[in-house]
Amino acid sequence: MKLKTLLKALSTHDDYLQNEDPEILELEIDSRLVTKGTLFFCIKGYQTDGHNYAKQAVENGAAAIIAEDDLDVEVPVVYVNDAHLALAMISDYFYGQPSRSMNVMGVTGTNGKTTVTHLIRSIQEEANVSTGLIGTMGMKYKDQFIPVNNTTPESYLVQRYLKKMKDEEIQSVVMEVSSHALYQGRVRGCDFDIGIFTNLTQDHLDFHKTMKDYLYAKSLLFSQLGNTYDLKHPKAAVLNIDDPATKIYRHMTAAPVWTYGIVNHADFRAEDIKITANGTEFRLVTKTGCYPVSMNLIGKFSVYNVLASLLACYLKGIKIDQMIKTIEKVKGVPGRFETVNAGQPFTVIVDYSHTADSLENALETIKEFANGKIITVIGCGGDRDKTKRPIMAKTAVDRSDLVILTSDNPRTEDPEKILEDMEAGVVNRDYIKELDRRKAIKLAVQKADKSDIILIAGKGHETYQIIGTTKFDFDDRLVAKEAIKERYNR
Ligand SMILES: CC(=O)N[C@H]1[C@@H](OP(=O)(O)OP(=O)(O)OC[C@H]2O[C@@H](n3ccc(=O)[nH]c3=O)[C@H](O)[C@@H]2O)O[C@H](CO)[C@@H](O)[C@@H]1O[C@H](C)C(=O)N[C@@H](C)C(=O)N[C@H](CCC(=O)O)C(=O)O
Ligand SMILES: Nc1ncnc2c1ncn2[C@@H]1O[C@H](COP(=O)(O)OP(=O)(O)OP(=O)(O)O)[C@@H](O)[C@H]1O
Ligand SMILES: N[C@H](CCC[C@H](N)C(=O)O)C(=O)O
Ligand SMILES: [Mg+2]
Repeated sequence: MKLKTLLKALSTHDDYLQNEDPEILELEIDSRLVTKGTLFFCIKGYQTDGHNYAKQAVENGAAAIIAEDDLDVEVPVVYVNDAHLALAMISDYFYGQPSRSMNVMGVTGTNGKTTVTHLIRSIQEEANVSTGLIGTMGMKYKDQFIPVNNTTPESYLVQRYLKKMKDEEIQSVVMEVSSHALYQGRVRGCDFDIGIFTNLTQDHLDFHKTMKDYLYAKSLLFSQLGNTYDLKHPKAAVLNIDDPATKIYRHMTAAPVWTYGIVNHADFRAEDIKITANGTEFRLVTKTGCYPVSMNLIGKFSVYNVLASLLACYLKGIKIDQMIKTIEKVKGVPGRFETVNAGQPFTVIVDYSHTADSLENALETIKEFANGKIITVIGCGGDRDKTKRPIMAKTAVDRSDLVILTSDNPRTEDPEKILEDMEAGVVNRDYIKELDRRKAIKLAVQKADKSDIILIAGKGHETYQIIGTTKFDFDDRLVAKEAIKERYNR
């Protein structure tokens, strides 16, 4: 596509380009990945400034550059006020506005996004709606898997893969939309049909600074559903009625609001919830009837995730009976309340709870069916919200018989310091401290008696541990299995 044609996506003048109008073959924000004919965007980041790499981009073949600041390079430069916004709008246009011709669902909230996106994909695929997935565990469609660095990738990657999915005749895409992504405009230009809200509890205050800012960032998904109601392309907001933020989000959108919940009256409501170690039963109550549901997923929080998924798919025309059949078959999402079985006489659960709220939910769920001690292994990630650390440690100690505080992904922080931040929440309380996560898991396994439950929290599906800037192989599930084998000399 010609540069001048692409610029139609922006309300900018192209007079100063005079006769220069190169053909643009690809879009990129990383100079190291630029190839011949690329349009390179200079993004001012949190670590460095993309303008510093404009020359390298040109050396690598960039045909033109989008920049905010003056540049002295030998290819045409288009100056804009906000290169990030330009990236989102141009990407949408360059890749043929794929989101407009697919059913795109966005899921936001502190916890449950990955789970809800996976559940929706299962329900839709079972109903023969080919569905693509974008989120923490990568991008997936048909038999394709593309790893990601971010839960919600940068806008040009979102649009690039939406187009690939559309070309492969994917009908629907369900995407996790993180608050970082909303704030940074990674999904601007994305035409969502349904916006889903799971819940809002404390996380990411390193980035958003206040809960109010965090709440506001998430609201952008709902304001993005449109300012006027579009009869040809009806949209909907699917909100958790039991979360206080819903009171605000319902006013942020012109789209019809549908609600789900357990406590308050809702369009999709769960009653009579029974939780066991093997699954959960409840009654789904809707305007059209009551439906018994018996599923493998465990916990009240899982009921919320299922309600959100059922309601979103119901709005896309899938029959409730059919959806329930799928939900009853779903085994769960890797690393979310995943049990590790190596023949041991106690239970080991690996869960991705990395916030105080998710940890509380996991432990309260375990308490519902625990017959023995609850042993929790927990750490907090480095280069992330420091204020959640003491709260997470307290949450664990308050709800467990034994807690082993350990490292998560320390990243560039000193692991000892991260543990000190956690310990501030559990002064004068009993716990064990073991910096080495492998040793901490082994210790938990050694200390467990028959019928006890070990919760290994924080890293779920992750198959690595980031120490400094290096990613080492590490999988809580494999380490737990090793430890069990070692204990029983197998
Ligand atoms: C804080 C944050 O959001 N950072 C994101 C941001 O990186 P950054 O601003 O640090 O980038 P930078 O290193 O300063 O580089 C600036 C520019 O220079 C360019 N550059 C840099 C070096 C070079 O040699 N050449 C070059 O062109 C870079 O490509 C970039 O365009 O832009 C990058 C590219 O899009 C992201 O990958 C990166 O996410 C990092 C990995 C990250 O950790 N993000 C987390 C906080 C995050 O976004 N998490 C949410 C999930 C949260 C949740 O819900 O739990 C997510 O959606 O993933
Ligand atoms: N609806 C929910 N409410 C509270 N906690 C939940 C809910 N769903 C899942 N959890 C907890 O949060 C953990 C993470 O779940 P999930 O990966 O689905 O969330 P996420 O929002 O995708 O997280 P991330 O922000 O890391 O992408 C789970 O392991 C579980 O402990
Ligand atoms: N999406 C979350 C994941 C946290 C997972 C935890 N293991 C950690 O590393 O802190 C984040 O980037 O904050
Ligand atoms: Mg996720």
